[in-house]
Amino acid sequence: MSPTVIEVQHGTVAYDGRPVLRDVSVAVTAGEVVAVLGANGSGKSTLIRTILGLTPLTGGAVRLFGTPVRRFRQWRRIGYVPQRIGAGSGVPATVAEVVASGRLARRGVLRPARAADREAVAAALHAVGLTDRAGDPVATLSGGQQQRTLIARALAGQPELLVLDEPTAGVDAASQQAFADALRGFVDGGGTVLLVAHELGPLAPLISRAVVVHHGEIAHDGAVPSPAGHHAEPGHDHVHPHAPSDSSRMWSA
Ligand SMILES: Nc1ncnc2c1ncn2[C@@H]1O[C@H](COP(=O)(O)OP(=O)(O)OP(=O)(O)O)[C@@H](O)[C@H]1O
Repeated sequence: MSPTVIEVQHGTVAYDGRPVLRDVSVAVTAGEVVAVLGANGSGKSTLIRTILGLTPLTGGAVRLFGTPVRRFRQWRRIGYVPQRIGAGSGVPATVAEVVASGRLARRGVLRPARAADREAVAAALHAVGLTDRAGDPVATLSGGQQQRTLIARALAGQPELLVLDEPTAGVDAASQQAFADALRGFVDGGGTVLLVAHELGPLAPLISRAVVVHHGEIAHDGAVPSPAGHHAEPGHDHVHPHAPSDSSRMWSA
């Protein structure tokens, strides 16, 4: 059996006494690609942040690679791409510089880049289809290309687990496909993925399991549910950054 990469047992999180995750239990084993689905505000990002130890548990336990998250220190094994902060963040760095920053945890800030670092950066840029934009300032890229830059940054660190919060929300179709291709390469190399999504689009064939969060609880854990309502229409593939407030309208769990 594959080793367990992520394990949440009876996880509870509250903000200011208000429960946002209630008794959540979920596990991800090596090689899986798990999608976390659900409406805005259902608790998806909180679940991701809790798994990474960024938001404290008020009850229950989280283990990463078998270690309780508060004692986990092997962060280079994990690549994390947070929810998009949006275009125009004003960062003057080039695409290649941003991607190279994903190597820092491996080589240390003060050590010069070695061939292995340069190769990892080049491979990550290639994986997301941005090789020809390597020297361009990130600010000159489209939102989807900026998102791909952040994904390349995570890939450059050669993690075992990739955690992505809405990697394709509001991203153009070409970038969605480039991202799906990059993810397939990562998974074929033995990687494990946990990603938050509103709609799966080109990612759908990659997903091995779906976890639907509804009002802070796991409403479904298993096969990818078929989109409900108008989302079931053939050819429906556009992205909804703002989902309906009731996740049951989106995903028939
Ligand atoms: N730092 C915080 N302090 C207080 N409340 C918060 C905080 N972060 C999130 N919340 C609240 O917790 C609930 C769950 O938020 P969360 O971001 O986890 O949902 P989500 O499913 O990821 O939504 P979205 O799709 O909009 O990102 C929401 O009601 C949100 O307002």
